[in-house]
Amino acid sequence: MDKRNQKQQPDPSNGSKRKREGCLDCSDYFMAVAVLTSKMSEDPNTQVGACIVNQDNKVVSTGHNQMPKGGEDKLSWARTGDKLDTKYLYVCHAELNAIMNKNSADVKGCTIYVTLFPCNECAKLIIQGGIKKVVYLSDKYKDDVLTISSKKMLDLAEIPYEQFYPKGAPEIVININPN
Ligand SMILES: O=c1ccn([C@H]2C[C@H](O)[C@@H](COP(=O)(O)O)O2)c(=O)[nH]1
Ligand SMILES: [Zn+2]
Repeated sequence: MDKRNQKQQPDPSNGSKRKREGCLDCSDYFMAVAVLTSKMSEDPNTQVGACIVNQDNKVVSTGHNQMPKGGEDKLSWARTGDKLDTKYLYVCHAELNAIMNKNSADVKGCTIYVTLFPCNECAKLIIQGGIKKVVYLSDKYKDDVLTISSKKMLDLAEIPYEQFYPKGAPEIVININPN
C-alpha cells in the first residue's frame, strides 16, 4: 500500500518497548481481584476475597466468604451468642469457595492471593489441593491459634507465604459508570 498520502496517526507508544506508565503489575492485579471479590461478601465484619492463579499467570478461580447454598438468607452473621447461632459454624471461607469454583482440573502449582491470612482449615485445603504459594494482605488474626496452626502446617508442607505489598499505586480506582 502507498503510504505517502496517508494521514499520520499519533503513536501513543512513541516507538517505546517499555511498559505503559500506570500499567497494572501482575501481582497488584491479582490482589486487586481478591479485594474486589471480597466486596461480594455479606459478612458485615470481615469480607474476605481469594484469587487463585496458575503457573501461566492466569486466574483460575475467585471466591469470597459466604453462607452455604440454602442458608444465605437463613443463617446469621452474628459473631457472639450461642455458638450454634453465630456465623462461625456455617460460613464457607473464601479459600474454600475459590478452590471449589476453579475452572481448571485442579489447583496444583497455583498461587492463592487472599485478603486475610488463611485459617487452619483453609491451610489444609491449600496444602492438600497442591497450591504452592500463599500471598496475603491482612494478618489481623496473627495471634489466634487458628492462624498459628495454619502457619505451622504451611511450614511443614514447605508452602511459602508472603505478605503482599503493592508494586504500583496502592489505590486502584475502578469506574463502572457508563457515561
Ligand atoms: O481463612 C479464612 C478465615 C476467615 N474467613 C472468613 C470467615 C468469616 O466470615 C470472616 C471472619 O469473621 P470475623 O468477624 O473477623 O471473626 O472471615 C475466611 O473467609 N477465610
Ligand atoms: Zn479459612
